[in-house]
Amino acid sequence: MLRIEDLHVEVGGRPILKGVDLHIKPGETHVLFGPNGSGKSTLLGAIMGFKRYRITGGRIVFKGEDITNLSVHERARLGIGVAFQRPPVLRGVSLGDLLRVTGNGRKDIDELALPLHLETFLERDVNYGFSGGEVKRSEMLQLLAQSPDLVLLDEPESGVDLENIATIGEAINQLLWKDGIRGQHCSRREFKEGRQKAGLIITHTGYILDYVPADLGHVLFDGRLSCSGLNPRELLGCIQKVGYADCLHCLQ
Ligand SMILES: Nc1ncnc2c1ncn2[C@@H]1O[C@H](COP(=O)(O)OP(=O)(O)OP(=O)(O)O)[C@@H](O)[C@H]1O
Repeated sequence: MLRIEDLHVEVGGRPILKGVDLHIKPGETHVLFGPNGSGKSTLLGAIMGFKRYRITGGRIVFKGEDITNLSVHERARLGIGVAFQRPPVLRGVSLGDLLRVTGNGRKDIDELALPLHLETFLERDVNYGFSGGEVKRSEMLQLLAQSPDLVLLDEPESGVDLENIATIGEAINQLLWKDGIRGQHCSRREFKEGRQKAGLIITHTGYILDYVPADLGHVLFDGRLSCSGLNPRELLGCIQKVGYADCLHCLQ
């Protein structure tokens, strides 16, 4: 679904990504770890096509199409969606109106909002006065309305209380899995066959992995991916044990 080849990205004239290679197949959920400032959000921003992330080398292929030079809205139309680490406030735009636009006129907005406890937020300006956890749930709701094929999540659990992490986890599972297949209740075979979407999740703590099964983990370190393709939980355990400095040894 997503193939990134030798990606180089600059931010504010500074090289941040220095040759990232990543392949995410349909149905796979990948997890991205890495120290603060290593470029995780930069990678998500570059995949989504935000202008401040200047691609200076390499390419991004999505569903077989080279999207390296496409605009954000073209990428969104092709099926890429992102939940920001720190989403912006949109004054003068109600959450309900935004959902009707991103959801292409879908009629079940109230229904989508219910499990996220956002049914009373639809008339409010997007994220204006929302608490940290409400902002994160609002991001999930926007993605559910858009229903992208590739879901990019930047620290979906940060600032969210323990009960609401479960709610966010449910929403992510709904985003990543086929209708009717529900989280931990299906067999591994159903799980594989039922999933038709793909995800890339940034997390520091790994709390979200208690709710969302993930296939492969990577560490972004010194502008490149290290320790790629390992089990995300094992990778997290390793990071907790030896820290990120050891990732240097794993870089080819
Ligand atoms: N306009 C800019 N000019 C120079 N450097 C910038 C600019 N914008 C971002 N950066 C730098 O790019 C680097 C990567 O930032 P990014 O947000 O991608 O890191 P991250 O891995 O997501 O970090 P965190 O875990 O703290 O969220 C940081 O060192 C940041 O300061």
